[in-house]
Amino acid sequence: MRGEQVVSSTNAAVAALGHSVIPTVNKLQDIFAQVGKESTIELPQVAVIGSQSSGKSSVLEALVGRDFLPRGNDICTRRPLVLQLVQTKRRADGIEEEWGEFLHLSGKKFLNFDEIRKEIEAETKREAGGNKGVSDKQIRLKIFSPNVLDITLVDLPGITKVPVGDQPSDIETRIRKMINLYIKPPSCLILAVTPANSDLANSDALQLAKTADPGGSRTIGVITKLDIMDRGTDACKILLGKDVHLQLGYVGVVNRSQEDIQMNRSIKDALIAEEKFFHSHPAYRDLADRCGVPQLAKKLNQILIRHIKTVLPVLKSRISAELVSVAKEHASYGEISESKAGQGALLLNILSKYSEAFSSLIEGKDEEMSTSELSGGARIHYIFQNIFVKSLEEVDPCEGLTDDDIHTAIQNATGLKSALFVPYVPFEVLVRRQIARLLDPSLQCARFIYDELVKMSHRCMLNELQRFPVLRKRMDEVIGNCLQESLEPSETMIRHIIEMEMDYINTSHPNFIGGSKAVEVAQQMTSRVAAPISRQKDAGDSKKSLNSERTAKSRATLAGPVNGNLPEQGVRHVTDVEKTALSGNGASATWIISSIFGGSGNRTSVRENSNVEPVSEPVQSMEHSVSLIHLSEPPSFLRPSETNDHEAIEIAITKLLLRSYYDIVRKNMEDSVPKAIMHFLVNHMKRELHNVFIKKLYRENFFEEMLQEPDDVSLKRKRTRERLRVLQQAFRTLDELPLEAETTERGYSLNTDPTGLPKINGLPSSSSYSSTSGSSESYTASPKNPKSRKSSHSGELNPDSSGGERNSVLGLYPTVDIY
Ligand SMILES: Nc1nc2c(ncn2[C@@H]2O[C@H](COP(=O)(O)OP(=O)(O)OP(=O)(O)O)[C@@H](O)[C@H]2O)c(=O)[nH]1
Repeated sequence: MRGEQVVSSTNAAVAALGHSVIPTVNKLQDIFAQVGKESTIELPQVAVIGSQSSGKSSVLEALVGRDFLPRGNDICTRRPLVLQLVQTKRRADGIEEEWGEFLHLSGKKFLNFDEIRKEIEAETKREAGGNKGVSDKQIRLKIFSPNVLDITLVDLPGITKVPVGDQPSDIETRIRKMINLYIKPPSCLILAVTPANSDLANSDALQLAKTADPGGSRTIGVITKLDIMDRGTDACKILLGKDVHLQLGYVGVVNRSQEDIQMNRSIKDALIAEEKFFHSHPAYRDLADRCGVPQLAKKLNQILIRHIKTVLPVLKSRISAELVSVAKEHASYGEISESKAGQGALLLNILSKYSEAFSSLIEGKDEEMSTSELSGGARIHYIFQNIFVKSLEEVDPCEGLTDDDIHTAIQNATGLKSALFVPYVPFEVLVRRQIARLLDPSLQCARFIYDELVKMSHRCMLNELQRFPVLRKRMDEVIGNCLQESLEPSETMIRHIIEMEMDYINTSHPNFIGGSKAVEVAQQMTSRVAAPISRQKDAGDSKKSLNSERTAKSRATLAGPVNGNLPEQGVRHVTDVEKTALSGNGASATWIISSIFGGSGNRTSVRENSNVEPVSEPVQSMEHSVSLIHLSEPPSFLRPSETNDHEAIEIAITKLLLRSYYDIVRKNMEDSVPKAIMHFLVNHMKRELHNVFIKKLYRENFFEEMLQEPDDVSLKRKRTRERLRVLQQAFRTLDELPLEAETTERGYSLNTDPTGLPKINGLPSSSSYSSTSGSSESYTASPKNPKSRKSSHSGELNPDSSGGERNSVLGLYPTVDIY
């Protein structure tokens, strides 16, 4: 294997296509391999075109540096040969194994390159026959070597004009079509081969290339057979582009002649001979940068470098995006500590962060606040205002109480006596009963908030705590208990509030309608019922009462928000007159209710107020109603007899009082229940959660148990950490690559090719016979890799030194692994 199969000559090595690019591509391939298998740098395909026997296969072989293609005057390329070079990893033992594999003989390794040539010949015959026939069916050959680029080269049949052997009459058209198919894609680099001993103006290769690449941005002119030109002629004009201009210029080469092949001259020797030829030829001495296979390789390498440079930004942004997401994922797994102190700090940190996050969620400072739905504190507010308060507003205070029920209650409270005044007792009993109804929704409200807090506690640090299931469970238990313990006092408080309301019916409340006002309104109501009868009699009075009602109404609208009466829509089943009454000035009415209920404080005796008009009428009515009672056989189930006018007023008054007082209590509840819940439950949790956590969970002997991670989390952390490292490394490497490429260009831009192409340093063979461009200055080492200067020189000076082969080509990249 070693020796024969390893390219050991400097010239052969430096001439090989892509050698200067290999280190860069190697780095990139390493990055790809680590970052993701799906990524790869696709290098452009190189196709060799030209007329028959122009020297295409010879050029290709010289570029690859291996002797494996059928060549000769009688042997021609009759099927497209797609040659895929595949870079293999260098073996640890230093042996460089190279082999070929055909697609049509998959799995068979050809270690001997003579065998490869024979198989190409045999396979050509199998498909295209033995008599000059041409086929467009590809032969696909892969060459595996650690010294090659992953690049595809295509050797195409030469253009012939006159059909011979089994060739069809339209052979020229067919071959042209076939060639065009390969060179048409813009990613294909064209090596247009023309022998120096033919007329360039009639070059088939240049003609075809011009059609496929009119701009000439991917065509390199290759002039072969400079050694067999007519004596006294040279190709200087061609090489300088004076005959036919080509943007990328021309390179003149001297391949092995038929005689050389017959004498088994190796590529290595051929390259030495070529070098000698150009060195000794007076016409070509000054054109060293356009003479020789190494120069051709250099031009190609330069194009490949440019290609890679265009790929780099995309690659970089892809890696940087991945870097961000992997870093985020890695952070989500957090760190873990082995020491007690470290574990304690971590636990403390988690507990503090959790408590903060919980508070933030309630206060609406959550960073990951949703924009699609209400969350956290906003939900609590919604429950208070849109569910609790709204439900209370919709409750009818007299719901479930018919006029008959009230009438019965009044009669029951009057007992043996006939009612002289509107009794206080039924009002109190009824109002208490209605206040008691507020307990359930208030407790339910507290439950809702409790449920919300439970939900919030589950949402907090969901991702961060995923890796500590034991801790999560223990925290949930602690929060659950803490919430339960906070719910109890808030429920107790709500019960107390209701009990307080029920225990003392404050008829002196400034917002309470009061008895006299209630009587007045009740009278208005009854007079309205009687109005149709008296309308004709007293049109003026009715007009007056209407006016006063209107005035009262307008007063209600204004007074509403000031004295805190019910909003219009909140009160159901309330008549206009009742509304007028409810909006009336409670203070002015208080003395009347006091007189009726015989209350304390600013209450005055009935007698004292007996001359007050509004009271006298109901009293007269009551007296009148007493005279209507007459005894009869009592049935077993007694309901009061039909209500008379006086009783109707009593019922109306009771209802008015009920509504008025109930509204006061409702307002109190709407205000104090949320306050109780906030104080005893929500804010208590906010204040105490951290302390409770510390008390219950921060115990040294629990650290290990609570910070236990599931196996997959530690595995994932390990994997993401490794991936993060690789990506960071890849990013750094990529960051350095453009600089290296720039250095490359800067290096050769000092020494610009007359064709306009910058000259690439590091291909030393030309320097050995050039006086203008081959100075040692051109071996500019990358400033980042000062060692490479040495290695590039050593590569040149010690061609056979081990490891020098990769370095010697460009001299810009160190061969040692960057990682
Ligand atoms: N003296 C000399 N002979 C050359 C040179 N290049 C090629 N030849 C010879 O020319 C003949 C044809 O070379 P090939 O490389 O087979 O040419 P080709 O273009 O691949 O031929 P087809 O595939 O048949 O089109 C061979 O005998 C080579 O030895 C050269 O630069 N100098």
